[in-house]
Amino acid sequence: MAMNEEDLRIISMDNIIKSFRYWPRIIRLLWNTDWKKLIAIMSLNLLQGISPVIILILTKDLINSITYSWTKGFNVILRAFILLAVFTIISQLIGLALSYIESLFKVLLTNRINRLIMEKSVSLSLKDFENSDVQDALKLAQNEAGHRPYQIMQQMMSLISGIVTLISAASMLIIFRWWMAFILLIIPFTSFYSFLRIGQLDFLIQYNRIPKMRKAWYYSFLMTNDKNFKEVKLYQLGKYLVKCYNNLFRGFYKEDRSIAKKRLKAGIVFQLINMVVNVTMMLVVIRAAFVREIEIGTVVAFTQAITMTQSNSQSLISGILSLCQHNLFLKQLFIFLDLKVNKCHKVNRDITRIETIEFKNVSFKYPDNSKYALHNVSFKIKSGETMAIVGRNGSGKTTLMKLLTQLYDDFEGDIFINGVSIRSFDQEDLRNHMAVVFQDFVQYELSMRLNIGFGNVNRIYHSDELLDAVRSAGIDSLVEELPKGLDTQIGRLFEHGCQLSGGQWQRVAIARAFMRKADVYILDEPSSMLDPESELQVFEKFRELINKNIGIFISHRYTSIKYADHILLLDEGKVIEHGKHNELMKNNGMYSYLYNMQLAAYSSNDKEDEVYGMVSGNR
Ligand SMILES: Nc1ncnc2c1ncn2[C@@H]1O[C@H](COP(=O)(O)OP(=O)(O)OP(=O)(O)O)[C@@H](O)[C@H]1O
Repeated sequence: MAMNEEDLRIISMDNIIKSFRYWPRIIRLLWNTDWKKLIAIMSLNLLQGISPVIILILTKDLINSITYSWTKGFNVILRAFILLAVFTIISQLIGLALSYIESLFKVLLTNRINRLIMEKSVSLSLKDFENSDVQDALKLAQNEAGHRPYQIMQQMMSLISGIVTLISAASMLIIFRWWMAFILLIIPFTSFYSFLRIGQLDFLIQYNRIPKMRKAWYYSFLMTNDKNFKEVKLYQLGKYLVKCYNNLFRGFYKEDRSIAKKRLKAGIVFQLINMVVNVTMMLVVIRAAFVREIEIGTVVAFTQAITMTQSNSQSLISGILSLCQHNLFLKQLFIFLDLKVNKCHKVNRDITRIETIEFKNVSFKYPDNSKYALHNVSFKIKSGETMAIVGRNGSGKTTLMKLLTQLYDDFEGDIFINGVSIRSFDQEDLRNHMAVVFQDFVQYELSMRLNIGFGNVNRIYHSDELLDAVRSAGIDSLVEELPKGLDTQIGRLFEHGCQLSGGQWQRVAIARAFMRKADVYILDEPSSMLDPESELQVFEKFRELINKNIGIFISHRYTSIKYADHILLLDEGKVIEHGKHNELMKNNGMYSYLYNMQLAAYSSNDKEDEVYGMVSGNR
């Protein structure tokens, strides 16, 4: 696999060593998860580390006592046997207790990390969230969150118990032949570099794979999500999408196989070296027994000590290696958790009510987009007024609302709230005063209560307020018909869910906005899925609700906006016309052209006028 400079930098030795600097954080994370369980796990691991050598010594005593039973009597054998049996049982119990506590700890740890990731995700700005690098980091963090920190902990623990076993087993051998212990400890280090390299490569493959993995996830999402199902079925995209998914998977498999092969080859070489060393040392021990230097029980103890030292020093090395690899992955988790949350507000003024909104020469470019989505936009609106924003697709209408709601805050010019720059207010506080229905509103596959109550989470269980919002959105008869009223599950994803139509979902989203006692109500294409009658009701309610508040709506239906106090016509991010309907019609500009064109497109102009005359009460 060819590596570029960036790849080499990521997996350089220096970087791996640096990644150990996250250990204090990992330990803090483990400690904060459940320190009592952590201490218990550490203590049991230590005991587990010592127990093999104790068992070995007790076995040696038992065999030697059998050899000399004729001089010492059966009681000696019995005592040695009971000791061995009791300790074996204790060590088994230690193992069981350890796996019990570990299994609980693992669940707690995974949950803690997932929570951290979720909390971080929602704290990000929309700009960061839409960034594909951030999405990659998020995916990597999510992928690794479940198991890496726990593996690190397990690895650390088995290192502790491995070191204890190794020291005690090697000490037995040092007494016999010091050089045997030395060789056994040294040999695994010879494999260190090869396995480190393979581990680095493995990380690199996983790291570079993230964008493709997200794509694979997306293919599978397209095929398994109910919202896409109809279209996938209708256009018979299933086979094509499965093929795309498979192609990606085949690529992953090839890479994984090449790493597995490298590991296998290195494993065979080092296993052979180990076997030769092992056999040679066994011969030395057997020969010592043959010349009566050691007793038969000691032969058993030494041969086991050789195997133990060898396997422990080997697993010590592979433990260190996988720690390096886990570190590289975990670093990505911390990189995500450390992503800076953009907070440019220094002065946090309190806001009691939004009375006026003024855009002054506001221009804005999306990140990675050289073209201005908004250019020198200026307007002012005050309480009790409604403003309609119209314009072609992509003219910047939604972007305008994204700036007002501070989903993006790095715009040029300024937005004034009650005459004070929007940058002086806390974003959360400001949003508390606004209710928005975006074009791509969320369809929460939850109960009707939550779908509406999410507009004001503190009032979720105030059914009277929820029902008010339901009435305002004109879905009272729909809610009445639901089997459990407000507490009916809606959507198709979960059990007993009642599916709604597109327009009904939209009205639920509108009820959600009405649920909020806001000073500014923003509806982005509120009528896109509504039939004319529903649209009429919604607009009527909207105008009622606005009363002394500010109402902004974006629409493509010119006929439905003509009673707005301000009409803003945008084109390519610029305000090209601004005024009341009559004024704009008199101007004979783009607005009047578009209005007339749309009116002509309706099969019955009279009917249309009749319908919208009702909205204004001018019939
Ligand atoms: N998240 C984004 N990142 C980059 N560019 C974007 C993003 N969202 C919108 N744009 C671009 O900004 C411009 C304005 O988009 P916006 O969504 O504000 O248009 P709109 O007037 O609301 O359109 P529509 O009527 O289709 O809803 C478009 O050219 C669009 O491609």
